Amino acid sequence: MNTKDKIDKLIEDINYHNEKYYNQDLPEISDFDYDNLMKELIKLEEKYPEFKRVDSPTNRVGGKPLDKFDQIVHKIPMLSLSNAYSSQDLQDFDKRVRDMVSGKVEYVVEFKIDGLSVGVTYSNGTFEKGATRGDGVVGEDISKNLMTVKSIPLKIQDNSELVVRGEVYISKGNFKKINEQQEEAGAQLFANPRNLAAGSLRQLDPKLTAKRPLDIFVFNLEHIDNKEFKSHSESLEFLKNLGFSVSPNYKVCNSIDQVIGFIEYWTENRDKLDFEIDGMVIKVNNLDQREDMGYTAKSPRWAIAYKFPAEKKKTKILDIIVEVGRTGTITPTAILEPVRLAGTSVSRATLHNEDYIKEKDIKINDTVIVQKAGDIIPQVLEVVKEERTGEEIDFNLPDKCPVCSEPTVRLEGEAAVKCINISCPAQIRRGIIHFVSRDAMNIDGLGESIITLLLNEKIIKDISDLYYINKDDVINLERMGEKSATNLINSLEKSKDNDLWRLINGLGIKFIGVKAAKILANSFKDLDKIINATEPELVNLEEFGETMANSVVEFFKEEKNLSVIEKLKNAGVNTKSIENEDSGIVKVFEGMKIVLTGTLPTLKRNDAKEIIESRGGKSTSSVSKSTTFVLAGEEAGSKLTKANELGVKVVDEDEFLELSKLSSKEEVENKLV
Ligand SMILES: NC(=O)c1ccc[n+]([C@@H]2O[C@H](COP(=O)([O-])OP(=O)(O)OC[C@H]3O[C@@H](n4cnc5c(N)ncnc54)[C@H](O)[C@@H]3O)[C@@H](O)[C@H]2O)c1
Ligand SMILES: [Zn+2]
Repeated sequence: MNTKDKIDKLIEDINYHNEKYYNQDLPEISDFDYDNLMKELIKLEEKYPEFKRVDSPTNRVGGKPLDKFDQIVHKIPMLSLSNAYSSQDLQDFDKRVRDMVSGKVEYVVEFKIDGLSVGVTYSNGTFEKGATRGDGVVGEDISKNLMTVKSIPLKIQDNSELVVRGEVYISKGNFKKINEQQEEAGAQLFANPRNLAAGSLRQLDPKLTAKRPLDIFVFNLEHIDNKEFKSHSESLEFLKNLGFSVSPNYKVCNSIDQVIGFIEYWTENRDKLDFEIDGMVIKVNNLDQREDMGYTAKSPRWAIAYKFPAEKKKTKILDIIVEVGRTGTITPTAILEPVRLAGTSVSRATLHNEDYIKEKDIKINDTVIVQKAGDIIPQVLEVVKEERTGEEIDFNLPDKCPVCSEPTVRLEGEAAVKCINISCPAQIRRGIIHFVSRDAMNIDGLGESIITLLLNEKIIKDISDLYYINKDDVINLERMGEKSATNLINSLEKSKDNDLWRLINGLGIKFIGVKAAKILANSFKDLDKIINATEPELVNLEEFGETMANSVVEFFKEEKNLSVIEKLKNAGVNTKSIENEDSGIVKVFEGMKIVLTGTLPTLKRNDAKEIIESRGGKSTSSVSKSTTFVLAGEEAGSKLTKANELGVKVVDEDEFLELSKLSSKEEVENKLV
């Protein structure tokens, strides 16, 4: 291939991956591989300037803003950063800076947060709008979505017009939690926090965004109309004082060696942070010096992003083990000869599922390349086939559950092999916790630790045993005592009269949550009828698909599951729909005091009151410390002021409706913090 063709091919490939990454939030290659394509292109363009194309991605920022959003022209262009990969690159950067500016040079070193870049505009102390970076000049209007991000203040104590830039991200902890929920719902897992954050923020429906625990770190004051700052670090402190969540742990350094030392520290210690960083950003601190240096078409000359080195290593698969997850999914895991990756010792890698192992042709004793790139869990990237010795052993997923020995199944359209035995000990604990939870049988006094004790003491083996517990059995348990034991027995007794949907939800049938449980209960009215329902009957239900229908049928085919249900019935647990009961509205505002003020955009006062009361809340008239939250509309007067003074949470109509649709009080409480 000649040079020009090579350049064309690289540009074509990079454009393809840009589209996948920026517009679809579904990258196909790792950032490391992408950066290598980019590096190769830059090298060729530098060597052969005559072949450099004006439309080269090396001249451009990000991707095109999508039509599905309104567009916003940025007041200050949102640029990218040039990259450094070694301390030599940083020394070179330092030299360029010193050649261009006079006087002492200070650098600020910050985390390079791996999320989605946004610009947020305030005027008169109020959030005005927010946008994605887009192509750097024009971004997507995601104001409504950004307003659901709790760490973005809607009000600030400064009336300047100001624009801040930051990175919206999802913490590692929340990322893990969401993927667990995805697993539970049988949905696809997110590859890394960045994709999840970007995908969540670029939803057309802000309600979907609101469901995701997004956060922001602000890292730059892009514009302010009536203040002057001397340095970047000064402006960061100013933003911090206004209540912005400013990127933490940044450091002002006096020399490039100090910068390098700081970067080395975080290269080793970044796994201790609860958010992903893919590098460190080095910025000239003095704002006058910045102005002297200026910008290229794509990035400021006064800053550079140091990218952490590739985290790929060669190692050996010593064994492949299988584990039964909380929902019965049987996952194969490779046990590795330990290697150091991204500052941690790695001795395991997920092999995902059967197909993954087949596709990559992975065998026990294989030498493999493992990678930890953006993805939290290390992955086996490929087998080094040249290093096979003949000692490799084929691996197949077991056809019996390694814990309970019941046959495993692979449901249609799913990659995972599962144990669907409701009495499998690996799943029982989790199943019981779900059974007693507020949205299921709502049994008080059965926390996780008590459940573990009951299981360990062999007082219960499955959910039905709960209803055969004697007071004498539990009274002597650790931390129990007479009173708690009585309460527990009473709340178990009370739960026998629950409406049918609670029981159905409590059974923990895959894909069947509160909503589907209510549909089943309302349509069939009787658990026996649901047990005997056929797949076509179920598919016909509103909002039911084949996967859900199939899952219900499979569940009630299981002999074990039927015997658990029989035991529940014999204990007197209600299995019929209770007509006229609370119509399935969950008391998400139970015990809350809610104050209404101002004119709401669409709801009448009485409608709002009705929504509050039907969900167990109390609509009160004056704001005090004990007010749970204030629902404020237009022209909300003194009550709003009072709420702000007392630090009582204020929500608008959209947020209120969102809260009222949540499926538990707990979720509402979480939203309100
Ligand atoms: N895997 C793929 O297919 C694929 C495709 C396209 C891009 N990418 C990735 O995206 C990168 C290019 O994207 P880019 O143009 O956004 O550049 P970048 O991610 O390398 O750096 C610029 C971005 O860093 C962010 N940032 C985080 N913390 C910051 C801080 N403290 N200060 C300043 N900025 C901070 C900003 O949002 C800014 O937009 C590539 O290097 C690659 O890693 C991957
Ligand atoms: Zn099992």
